[in-house]
Amino acid sequence: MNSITLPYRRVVVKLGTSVLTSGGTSLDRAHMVELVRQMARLKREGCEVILVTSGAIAAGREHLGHPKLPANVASKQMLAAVGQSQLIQTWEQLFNLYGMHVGQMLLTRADLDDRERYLNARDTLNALLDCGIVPIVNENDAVATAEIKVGDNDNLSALVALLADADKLILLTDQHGLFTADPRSNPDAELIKEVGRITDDIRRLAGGSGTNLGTGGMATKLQAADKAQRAGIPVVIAAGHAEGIIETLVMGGEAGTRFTAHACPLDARKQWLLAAPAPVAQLHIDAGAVHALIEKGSSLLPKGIVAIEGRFARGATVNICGPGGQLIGRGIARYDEASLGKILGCHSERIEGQLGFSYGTVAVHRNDLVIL
Ligand SMILES: Nc1ncnc2c1ncn2[C@@H]1O[C@H](COP(=O)(O)OP(=O)(O)O)[C@@H](O)[C@H]1O
Ligand SMILES: N[C@@H](CCC(=O)OP(=O)(O)O)C(=O)O
Repeated sequence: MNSITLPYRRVVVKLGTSVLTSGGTSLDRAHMVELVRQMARLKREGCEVILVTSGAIAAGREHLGHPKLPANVASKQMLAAVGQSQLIQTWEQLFNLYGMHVGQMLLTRADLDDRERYLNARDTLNALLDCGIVPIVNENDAVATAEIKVGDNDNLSALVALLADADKLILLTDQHGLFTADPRSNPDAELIKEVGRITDDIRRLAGGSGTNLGTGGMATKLQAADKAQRAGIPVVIAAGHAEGIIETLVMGGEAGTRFTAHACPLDARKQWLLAAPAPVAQLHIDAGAVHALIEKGSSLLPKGIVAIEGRFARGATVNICGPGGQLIGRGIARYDEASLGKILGCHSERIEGQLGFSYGTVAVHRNDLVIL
């Protein structure tokens, strides 16, 4: 095989349960070998591949002989605990066929939420790649409760793409991409080839999973695409069973639905803010503050805040909402909720008098603020 120059040097490939089971009830190992063959070839050509794999729950069901279980979280966690070891063993055996090693990273939202843990996870990912090992990521379903979960591997793969500073995110599923409606129930639906910004009109096209195997359907894939685009990472949603699909996409060929990267990507700190979990606390701001934040790129001052919802410490991530309750952005609070409560609507020069101390005149600095 002749050596080729690839347009992408580091890609995240997310394989949904629908791809790994080929729509059935057990892992389709024959197809997994083919996917590994493609990734191994790209690796030889100099492209680093990070794999985000679903399929633990499906593998657990298969390994235990499809037991009848109550449909609750405990059953899913038990299946994931059994299935994850089967899944990673399978990947390891298949990559070993090509002389490659894999390293397992099981993440939860909490690992990405805290900046220090986020940086640790990034170091591990980079260390694996530096050693030529393929990082294989899944959510740590066996221990993750709803509160600390990312919840679906589409969003997880976008967070991993941000973490790895990847230059492409490939979401492979059982459809050829985003259609004008769910093709399972709308045979006339048409494939959308390219999406710039993901608008509400685009979001309305995306339904949930058409099967009981997948989590989130197209809706979570669009959330993932949105996160990655904002970080300057192009995304493709394509069919995992299309011939040579990973090779085609990494070599710059066209397939599926392309989501172009935004022209002015966020810096690393703002990318982390975007990747951080939805905060529990909200700052409600007035129309003047909305204008200052969006139009002028200003910091948020206490005088623009009209109400605070939820409790938070200094340094916590908070949502910023406009007068109608609409989400405007997300930022890091310079004051805890109790102190900020005392200086709501307060002019900058009165802060110290009001509190007896001051962490400065801004509630959320523009460097710690991402507009959504
Ligand atoms: N507009 C749409 N275009 C394509 N697929 C859609 C759309 N809306 C909903 N879907 C559904 O999303 C499913 C893929 O998501 P999901 O079942 O979660 O798969 P995966 O396991 O690959 O993540 C498709 O099988 C399809 O039924
Ligand atoms: N973490 C779960 C998969 C969650 C998920 O998002 O599934 P999918 O929609 O098939 O990508 C598992 O390994 O079974």
